[in-house]
Amino acid sequence: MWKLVRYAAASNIARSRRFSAAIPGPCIVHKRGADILHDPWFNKDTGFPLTERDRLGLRGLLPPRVISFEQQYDRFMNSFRSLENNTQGQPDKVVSLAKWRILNRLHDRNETLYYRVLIDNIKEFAPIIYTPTVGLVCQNYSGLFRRPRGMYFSAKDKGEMMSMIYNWPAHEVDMIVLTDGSRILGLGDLGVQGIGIPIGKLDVYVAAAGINPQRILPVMLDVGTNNQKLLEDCLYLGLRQPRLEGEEYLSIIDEFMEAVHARWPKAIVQFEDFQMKWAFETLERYQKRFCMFNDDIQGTAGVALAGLLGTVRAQGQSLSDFGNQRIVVVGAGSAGLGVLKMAIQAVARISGCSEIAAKSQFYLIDKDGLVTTERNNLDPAAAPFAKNPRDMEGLTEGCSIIEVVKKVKPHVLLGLSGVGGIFNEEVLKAMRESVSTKPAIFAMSNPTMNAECTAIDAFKHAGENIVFASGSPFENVDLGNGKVGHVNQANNMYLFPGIGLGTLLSGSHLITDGMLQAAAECLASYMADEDILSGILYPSVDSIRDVTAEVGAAVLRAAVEEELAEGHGEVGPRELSNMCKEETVEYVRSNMWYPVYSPLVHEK
Ligand SMILES: NC(=O)C1=CN([C@@H]2O[C@H](COP(=O)(O)OP(=O)(O)OC[C@H]3O[C@@H](n4cnc5c(N)ncnc54)[C@H](O)[C@@H]3O)[C@@H](O)[C@H]2O)C=CC1
Ligand SMILES: CC(=O)C(=O)O
Ligand SMILES: [Mg+2]
Repeated sequence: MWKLVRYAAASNIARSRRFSAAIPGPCIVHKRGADILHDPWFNKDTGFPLTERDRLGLRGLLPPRVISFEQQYDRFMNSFRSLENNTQGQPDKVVSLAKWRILNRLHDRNETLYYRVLIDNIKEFAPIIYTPTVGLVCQNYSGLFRRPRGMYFSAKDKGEMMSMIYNWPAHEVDMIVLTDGSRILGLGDLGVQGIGIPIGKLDVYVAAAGINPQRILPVMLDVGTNNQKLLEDCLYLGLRQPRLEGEEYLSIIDEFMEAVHARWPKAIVQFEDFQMKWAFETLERYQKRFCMFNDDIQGTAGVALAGLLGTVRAQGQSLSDFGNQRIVVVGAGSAGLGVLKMAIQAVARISGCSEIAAKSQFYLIDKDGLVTTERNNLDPAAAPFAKNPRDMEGLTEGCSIIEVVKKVKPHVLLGLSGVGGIFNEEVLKAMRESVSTKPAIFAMSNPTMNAECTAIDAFKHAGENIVFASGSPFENVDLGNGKVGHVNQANNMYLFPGIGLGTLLSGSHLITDGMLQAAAECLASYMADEDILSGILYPSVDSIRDVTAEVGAAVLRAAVEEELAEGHGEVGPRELSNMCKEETVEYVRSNMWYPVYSPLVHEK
């Protein structure tokens, strides 16, 4: 019981902390002098108090005046606002990269201040450190490169990874985001430049889940690239060879996973932006052996399911009506198929029907049109969702999006194709004939340029009564007469931080379908009916820590129910299972790292 009191107290501190926070505990540092100023984890810039300057050999290495954390914060935000003013009228790309640079410079210099401005301004800064700007950063990575971040394992490191993993300076790692750069957002194969994605995702982990930034590790597995332009670019920083395939490829991933597991057996590995064949294959290969999940397949599925269930509520129906919704999914890749699988399971669960029966309401379209069992060389991953000729109601193999939408008149049109603009005017106008008076359009592909349609076009062509969601942020749409078309951001960022934190605190060695389902259900029930009825399906990004506390608790409780929770730190499995729902949420919240300057104590 004393432990319950302890974490409840910790959470009260968390709530009352801002600039006038309770005095944080000391932090041991093994360096002195300029080495501290050059270490972004310990550096406080002009914020070192005079006593600390004396203790740490910093006297004379800084201008004499001590600037408080609040002043440093304001100074940074003022610089950021000046940059906004000074870049007005310049192309979006230039402005976005300038904003990313100023944040990145702070990240490189002073992590405490960086994460504080990120957490406090997450809605404004998420589009810079995450989608859409992170896509631009990856595309321009070789030119933007100043210093490395994370670890790089290449095909040339075969046989060395077990020792290389010990080159990482931190003793503990909780969360790893791993990519091979083969499908970066909707931008395709960006090779080693894809490292920007694990970096961005882990920044979201710190901001949304309070994962300690000293315990995160972005990883690039460079197995070559098939992007000819990059191979010919003399500044390209990755291996200049075609991607490894087959067993050669898998042996690299295997070696990496074994190395990670050997050094940090409890670290969670999030697979991110792998091309579809490897996304599915690696999930299948590792999910029962390692604590891992695939965010594009599983995180996206949960967020989409929450949005689909929200749509049913927004239409004024009860959840049992989910089974009657006609849903067209455009994109049969890792994301689209993950969504279909989870949504069909949910229909079967909610309606009490078989999964085979549940499938009849779903239509899958890929680059070759409607996917049916009549297709030659039907992709085995898409086969379970292919339409059977007897259920096709006049549709044929390969029908186009417009043909399917006109015939099916779906309640929901959901895009995960990576192709910008394919929900064109004709398709959107056809959605006016939907059987629902409040149809939903989910243009979930990233970054913004790859969204299946813009928010403005969706409301303009499909009608003002639609529910709209996109993967990257768009502004709400002014519909005139004081009316606003609400834009939801249907992005896996609402789930992956909670999946990671909940799993970490549970101490589970696996991430199960049950834990992922609990995460999705938690997000689905997060919004109040009042908001849902006005088309708001997801909470504001501003409340991402609250969302993550709830999602994390749901994941943790699912792990407890499945008897997988082994506990974390001093809190063991029995204490976890004794917590009620509210206590679990508080426990998760109280374990979120929050950036404050700690007094530094030197130890040799
Ligand atoms: N909002 C979110 O949280 C997430 C969004 N995404 C986005 O989803 C997109 C797809 O990701 P993955 O499924 O991993 O990619 P993928 O490459 O595995 O699959 C793309 C699919 O789209 C289909 N496609 C391509 N052109 C098409 C066309 N003209 N018409 C219809 N279908 C077409 C392909 O046949 C393929 O089935 C990316 O843009 C990614 O950024 C992915 C994960 C999460
Ligand atoms: C959001 C995300 O994971 C993607 O677009 O791939
Ligand atoms: Mg992704």
